[in-house]
Amino acid sequence: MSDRFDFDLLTLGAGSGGVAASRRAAAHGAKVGIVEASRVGGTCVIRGCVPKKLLMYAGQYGDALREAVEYGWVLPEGDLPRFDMGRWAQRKAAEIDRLEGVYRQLLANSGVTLFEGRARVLGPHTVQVGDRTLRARHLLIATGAAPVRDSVEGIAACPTSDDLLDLKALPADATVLGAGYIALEFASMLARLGVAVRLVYRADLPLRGFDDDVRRRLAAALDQTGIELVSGQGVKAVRGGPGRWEVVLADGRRLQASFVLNATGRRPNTAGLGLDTLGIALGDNAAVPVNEQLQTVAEGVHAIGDVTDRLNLTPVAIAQGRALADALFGPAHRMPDLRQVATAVFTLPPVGTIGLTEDEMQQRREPYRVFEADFRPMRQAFFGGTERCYMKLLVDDTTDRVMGLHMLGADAPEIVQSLAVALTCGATKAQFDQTLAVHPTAAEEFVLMREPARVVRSFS
Ligand SMILES: Cc1cc2nc3c(=O)[nH]c(=O)nc-3n(C[C@H](O)[C@H](O)[C@H](O)COP(=O)(O)OP(=O)(O)OC[C@H]3O[C@@H](n4cnc5c(N)ncnc54)[C@H](O)[C@@H]3O)c2cc1C
Ligand SMILES: NC(=O)c1ccc[n+]([C@@H]2O[C@H](COP(=O)([O-])OP(=O)(O)OC[C@H]3O[C@@H](n4cnc5c(N)ncnc54)[C@H](O)[C@@H]3O)[C@@H](O)[C@H]2O)c1
Repeated sequence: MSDRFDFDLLTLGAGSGGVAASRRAAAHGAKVGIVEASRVGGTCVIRGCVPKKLLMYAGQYGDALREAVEYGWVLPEGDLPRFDMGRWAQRKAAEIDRLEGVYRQLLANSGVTLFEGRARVLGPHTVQVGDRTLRARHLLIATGAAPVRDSVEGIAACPTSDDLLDLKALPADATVLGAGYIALEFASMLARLGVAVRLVYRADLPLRGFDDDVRRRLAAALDQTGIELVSGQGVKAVRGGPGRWEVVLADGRRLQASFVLNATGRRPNTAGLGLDTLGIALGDNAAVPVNEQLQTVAEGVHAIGDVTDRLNLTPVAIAQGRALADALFGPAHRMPDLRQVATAVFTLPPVGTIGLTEDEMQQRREPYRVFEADFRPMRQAFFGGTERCYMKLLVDDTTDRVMGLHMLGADAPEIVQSLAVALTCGATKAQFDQTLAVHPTAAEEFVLMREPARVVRSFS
């Protein structure tokens, strides 16, 4: 490193991607600094994946208690125990503190220097944090994203997932706006925790971009758990304030709610970052445009993760961060392939998916076979439960390669994670058929589907 620079690499944002990139760069011998405006760990650890999943676990205990009775457990007389959000919040805060400590330690052990404060780019190689000016050969923009607050008139005042995860008590009812990952996961969890939930969305089905057969069944499953689905409805405005909200729908209807969750999307944290001083013009949704090597138009400036608004998932940000550090300071690197990334939606029941949807298979205009299983799992059947499990494989009819794998049902994220290895290796349907089942499991259905539900040779 020349004396002109304080660091070889200065990372803006200590979230999933920024921490991974910084630690890997330091392991390659680079002198690395990282700037964090809020808490170390970023969205995933502090206000995303981790606390979200901890709340989902809380929701599952309600089901477990109800099912336990059916399975022969004798619970104390009277009502089932109730959920106390305050107690969960206390434990959650302690766990997030612990994890933040782990992240800080990881940075320190790697020799990465942490600067606490908001970073602002002043020009090439130069960043201001508080009253310090830092100079680095390479800058890495990893500032993530935050909830959109201007999607609907009046929505800026509404709570977002950040606020919900910090509640000390649950509302009696909640109206959730949106039908993406966050809307569905939180609608689902709140409903299981005893909140009367209404989900308002513009399309006919929730979860745009996922396979339609999964979307249809997910809508039915949410309806079955008592969530009121208000589909095909835009939102004109939100009025009111804490405890007393009014949602004005596009058709003029007015819905009253004691809590409204703004789950209408997220936007990259680029406002006021000073990227204009580097000649970087922001793209759609204020994202930082990058090429396949994660380079911006500015020399020596890269960007990874949610701030690029491509595939906004933690493992993607981490893989990009590590690959980039390898490219800049290491002997070898391979940029992650984003064409086939497994993902899960932690609804109850959850969704797991990898590869193409049937709509995308249609767009390829190549013949394909569809294999499906739709059944009531053993665990539900035992007590007459209604929750179902749906699995779908999309197979290229010419090459026999499995192009898409979709599941809605208990443990879908865990099952799809394992099968993602097979799809990443280019597995064929014949190889699925050769695989012996683990019995009795739900996952075994994926290797037991013999007859296609349909063979598709015409395309709409
Ligand atoms: C509620 C919720 C649940 C989610 N669940 C999942 C899940 O289950 N699985 C999954 O894969 N993904 C999930 N995600 C998405 C996942 O959290 C993100 O994709 C991931 O955190 C992106 O990492 P990142 O490093 O790009 O950004 P972030 O983790 O957001 O980190 C960016 C960091 O930059 C900091 N920062 C911003 N501006 C500045 C500045 N000017 N100066 C200094 N620091 C700055 C921020 O404070 C933040 O700490 C979830 C997201 C949310 C909101
Ligand atoms: N399990 C996971 O991996 C997980 C969980 C949460 C978030 N995430 C990541 O975070 C990203 C952001 O999640 P998200 O749910 O905030 O965004 P999203 O883009 O997935 O969903 C936003 C929703 O809001 C709706 N919407 C947008 N503008 C609107 C308007 N003006 N009026 C009414 N509805 C409107 C959209 O139609 C969509 O249904 C996800 O795309 C995902 O990459 C991942």
